[in-house]
Amino acid sequence: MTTTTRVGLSVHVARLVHIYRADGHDVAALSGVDLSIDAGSTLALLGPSGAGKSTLLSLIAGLERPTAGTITIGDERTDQLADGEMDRWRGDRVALVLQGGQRNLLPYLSVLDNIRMAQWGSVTGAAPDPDDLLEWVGVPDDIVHRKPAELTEAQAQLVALCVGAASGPGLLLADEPTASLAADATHQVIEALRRLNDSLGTTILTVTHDPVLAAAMDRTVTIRDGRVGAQAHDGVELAVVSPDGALPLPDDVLDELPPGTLLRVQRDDSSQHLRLVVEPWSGRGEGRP
Ligand SMILES: Nc1ncnc2c1ncn2[C@@H]1O[C@H](COP(=O)(O)OP(=O)(O)OP(=O)(O)O)[C@@H](O)[C@H]1O
Repeated sequence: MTTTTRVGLSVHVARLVHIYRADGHDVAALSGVDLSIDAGSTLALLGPSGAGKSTLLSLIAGLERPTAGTITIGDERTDQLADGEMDRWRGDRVALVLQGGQRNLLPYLSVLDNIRMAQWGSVTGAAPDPDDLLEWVGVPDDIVHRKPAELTEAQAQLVALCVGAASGPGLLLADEPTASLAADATHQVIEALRRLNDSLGTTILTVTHDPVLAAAMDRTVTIRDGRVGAQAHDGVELAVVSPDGALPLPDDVLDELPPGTLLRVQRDDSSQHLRLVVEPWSGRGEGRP
């Protein structure tokens, strides 16, 4: 069965702050994140453990509400929606695939019935035919009547992607979709995400530590200490100037210039594009004309 052309949802996040209040103290998980994702594109969020990636995913999914800042998905300011309104709006427009395939599946339903259940009550009319979904994601025919407990970890992850994409969402969020999978299964998941992106036009945002998955996305954004630390477009690493004018240094440079290092930053206007010359300042008299 052929499907109608669908349009992915864009995501714009501005000056997003999130503070968890736990055990009498505050944890600033995000401290001013700006991020834009084009409709229909794919992006991987990278960064060390505790950097704030899952928090950002939860805020975009509407599972947590931001302490400050704005979230716009498509043309909806979702941070302004009340909880009930957010649930209704998200409906079948935004899907979240949790880490670990099995966590996304109802254990007493077959693979096929899990997909049908996820399509039940779909209001946007964008739900694809389950047979198409299974084919795009590469789920073999002989497992569609099995229960989740009878699936391998890799099969459960593929079925979880089918369930996530079952309503034809404009935005698919996937938390560590290749975590603890072998190389073959990782490639199957990447291919499944690519086919879903192509076939449904769905915007895809993944959180990952997996460089193979990251390289397969259109763009990567690295979160560090609750801020956007770097981006990569077509394999080119880029630093991002933060709203307060700070410029995070790439990891390999940071190794040689530890926090607290004094730097001279000078303009070089000799070429067509502005260049900055950055050099450590190490002594008296340096830098004076
Ligand atoms: N429910 C919570 N209550 C209190 N603090 C939290 C909560 N969830 C996360 N944090 C803290 O917020 C910060 C960001 O956590 P988050 O899980 O978003 O990071 P992450 O980049 O996804 O890490 P990982 O890669 O390990 O999943 C961390 O300091 C974490 O301890």
